[in-house]
Amino acid sequence: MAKGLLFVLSGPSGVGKGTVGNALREKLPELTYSVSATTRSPRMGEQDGVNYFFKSREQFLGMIERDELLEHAEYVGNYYGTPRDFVDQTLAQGKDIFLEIEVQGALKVKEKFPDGIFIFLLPPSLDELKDRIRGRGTETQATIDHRMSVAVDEMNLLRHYDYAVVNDEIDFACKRIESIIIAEHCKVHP
Ligand SMILES: Nc1nc2c(ncn2[C@@H]2O[C@H](COP(=O)(O)OP(=O)(O)O)[C@@H](O)[C@H]2O)c(=O)[nH]1
Ligand SMILES: Nc1ncnc2c1ncn2[C@@H]1O[C@H](COP(=O)(O)OP(=O)(O)O)[C@@H](O)[C@H]1O
Repeated sequence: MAKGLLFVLSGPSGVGKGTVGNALREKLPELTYSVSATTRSPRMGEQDGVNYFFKSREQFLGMIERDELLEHAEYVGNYYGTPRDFVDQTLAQGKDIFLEIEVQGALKVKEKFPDGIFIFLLPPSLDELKDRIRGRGTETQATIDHRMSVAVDEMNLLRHYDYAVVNDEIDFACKRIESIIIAEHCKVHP
């Protein structure tokens, strides 16, 4: 049986990864989405095991020690990581897996899965990015400033990605990502 393909979506905080990811889940229910572990507190409406596996710092460090994470990274004061077994099992079943993770983690995944397909979601502009983070209303001013400075550093790593998708309109961005998935399945593999 053919193995599934591994897709990674990254992009700065507030660019719309969550929004586009949710829209993709509706449009492409057959795609399997990795659920990350994090030490960040749940936001309003977030559910354990659905949006993230919410862990204490000790629990997270235990997962690292037991080598249960494919990659992990520290981002704006919290740990985030991708459970390894779920990714391996999904691919082994011939199904695609979709990871939404920040750039340091994405680069580590690239070392382990050089054939993965890496997609970077870009804001139409930096001003629009700041407005979106602010508009979401989940962050303090200090966290917004921190996330904006990380965003600029992250965008400098765009060259490591295979595709750049501008999130101007949610529907257009989804269409572009769907097109990438379709095209990757049509590729002639050696
Ligand atoms: N390396 C890594 N990054 C992750 C993982 N899960 C989520 N992230 C990233 O961590 C960053 C912060 O996520 P979050 O706190 O949910 O905020 P938001 O994505 O900006 O709404 C985002 O860039 C996520 O894509 C993971 O398993 N590994
Ligand atoms: N294409 C878009 N146009 C306008 N606003 C958007 C778009 N995509 C996302 N947003 C808004 O931007 C904010 C940040 O989106 P979110 O999905 O939480 O970003 P991320 O997961 O990348 O941090 C949210 O308030 C969301 O509604």
